[in-house]
Amino acid sequence: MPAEPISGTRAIGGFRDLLGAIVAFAGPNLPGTLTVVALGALLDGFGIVMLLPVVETVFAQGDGEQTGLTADLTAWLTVHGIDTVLEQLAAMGAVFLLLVAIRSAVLLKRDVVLMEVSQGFTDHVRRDFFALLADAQWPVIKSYRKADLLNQMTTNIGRLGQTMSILSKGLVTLALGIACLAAGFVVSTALGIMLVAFTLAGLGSAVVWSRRSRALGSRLTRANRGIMHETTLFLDGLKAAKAARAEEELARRFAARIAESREVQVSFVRQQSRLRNAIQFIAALAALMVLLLGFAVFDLSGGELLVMAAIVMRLSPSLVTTFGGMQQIAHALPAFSSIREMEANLLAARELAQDNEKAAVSSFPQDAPLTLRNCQVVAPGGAVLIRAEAISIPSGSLVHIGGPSGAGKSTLVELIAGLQLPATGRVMRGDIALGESTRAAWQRHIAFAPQEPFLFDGTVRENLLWPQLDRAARIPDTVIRQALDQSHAAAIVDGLPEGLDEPLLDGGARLSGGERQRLCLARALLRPGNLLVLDEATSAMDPALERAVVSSLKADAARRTIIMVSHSQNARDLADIRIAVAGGVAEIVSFDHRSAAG
Ligand SMILES: Nc1ncnc2c1ncn2[C@@H]1O[C@H](COP(=O)(O)OP(=O)(O)OP(=O)(O)O)[C@@H](O)[C@H]1O
Repeated sequence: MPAEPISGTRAIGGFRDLLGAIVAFAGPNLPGTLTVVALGALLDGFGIVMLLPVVETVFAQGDGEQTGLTADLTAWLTVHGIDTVLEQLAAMGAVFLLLVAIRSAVLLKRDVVLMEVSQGFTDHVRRDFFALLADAQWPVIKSYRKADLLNQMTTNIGRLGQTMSILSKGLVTLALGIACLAAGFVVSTALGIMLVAFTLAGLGSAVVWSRRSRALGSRLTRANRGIMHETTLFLDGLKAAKAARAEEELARRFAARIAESREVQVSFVRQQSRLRNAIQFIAALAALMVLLLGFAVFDLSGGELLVMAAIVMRLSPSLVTTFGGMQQIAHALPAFSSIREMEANLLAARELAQDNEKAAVSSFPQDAPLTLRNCQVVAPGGAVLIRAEAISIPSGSLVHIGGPSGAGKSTLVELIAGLQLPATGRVMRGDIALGESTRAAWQRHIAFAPQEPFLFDGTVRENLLWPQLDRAARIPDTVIRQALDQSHAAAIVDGLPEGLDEPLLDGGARLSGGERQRLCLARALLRPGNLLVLDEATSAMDPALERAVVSSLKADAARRTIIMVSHSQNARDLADIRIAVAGGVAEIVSFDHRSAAG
């Protein structure tokens, strides 16, 4: 796959966006964090400069020269009675030890503070992303591939976490590099300027390489998305593949995606290694030039030359780390950009929270009929998914929605359940119309059970009372039992050693599809609303059981309206009202009072 050309402006824009987000997150903690990083670097630089008087004092014994700094220091020590070389070295050693102790304390603080910012920022992005996804309108969530969402929530956020730790390390080594350069200036201004020039040369090559790293990062983002997609396909298709003896084919597709990602990773490592070699070459050249020029042109003392060599040796790895970190950040930026892009879409699709929501809840009509007038649901791309001209459902009815696959039945019940909003026309309960401002209240008065049962790793009781945790304590077991009886799930719970307190491991994976559906139906019956919407929520039950379940729901019809999508004859036979959906058009085809009476 050819590398995607990345403009420098886009690469810098992405980095600026990341820095802006970090600064906004760190806020008031930022000056403190930067201060502690700078202090750590300053102590390092000071430690290197301290080498100068130590070395020159040792050399002074053999008629070595002393520069201004050493001469001033030894003069000050002599005035204070520390006049032998041994005493002076001991005094300098004591200061050095003190410096090491202070430096250790500062570095500890620095590492903790940086970890808090970098880990905190990653968690903050993760939380924001999850919250935005939860707040987005259902049609928008539905328009994403599951694998793309998983890729953002796991791989891309993981890459952001790595970026943050590289950025923290980069900040530390950058500060250390600046401290080394400053120390170079203390020893010799001319050589300090030379070191800056060599650093800028290294920086130039790092910037050029960063663009390539970003292009590779974009390829990796695409490759990871492919891996995630193949992973979900692999897991979803494993049973079908085993039955068809097509495991190898499934594994082959997966292996092809992995190979693509590995190739990108290898290219990146190769490039990182080339950059490291280039920087090391520039550093070696710098060391040689500094020493030769220092000796021949600037006439530096032996001590000064030694300290300059120490500076170059300390500077060079910190530049290698900083510039290497730049590549890794450029490589990971596409992951961050991808998260930001999806976040922007989700933000645009956020449901509006209305101030009048509470008022709408208290006045919501419980027994009013449900009517749909000239409604259309339109997909994000503009296609009309369902039309309903005139549907009116009196309270307390059992309604069956039938029709061929792909006709629009699920879309119709998603509309009734408030998961979709009408693009045109009106959906009403009494005089309340479904819209942005009434959606939350509308949904609070509806119980919805989809075809795929959702159970989590909690006790049966926690699963049944989800998500009304605030009300949970007030729902007595007798009421829970009634719901279980009605959904024919009581026997399932009675068969568990701890009954309602039995933990459902692995989201109830050990229960059969029909058992899980019955528990989810019981949960829907415990919801406060009196409109129950079932979207093929009995599809995994055998016909006799399904008939028994629908009959017991119907016996309780005075308490709630039940709208059920089903392909089964049982539900059709027992319904009071039948709605047929065909080619995206929904209409009532019969009111069956005989069935209602029976
Ligand atoms: N976001 C979308 N963009 C375009 N088409 C969509 C979108 N969402 C759903 N559709 C299409 O709308 C049609 C109706 O889908 P829906 O799930 O409502 O059908 P259904 O009658 O419930 O089918 P089934 O019985 O197979 O579950 C399908 O052809 C589906 O592909």
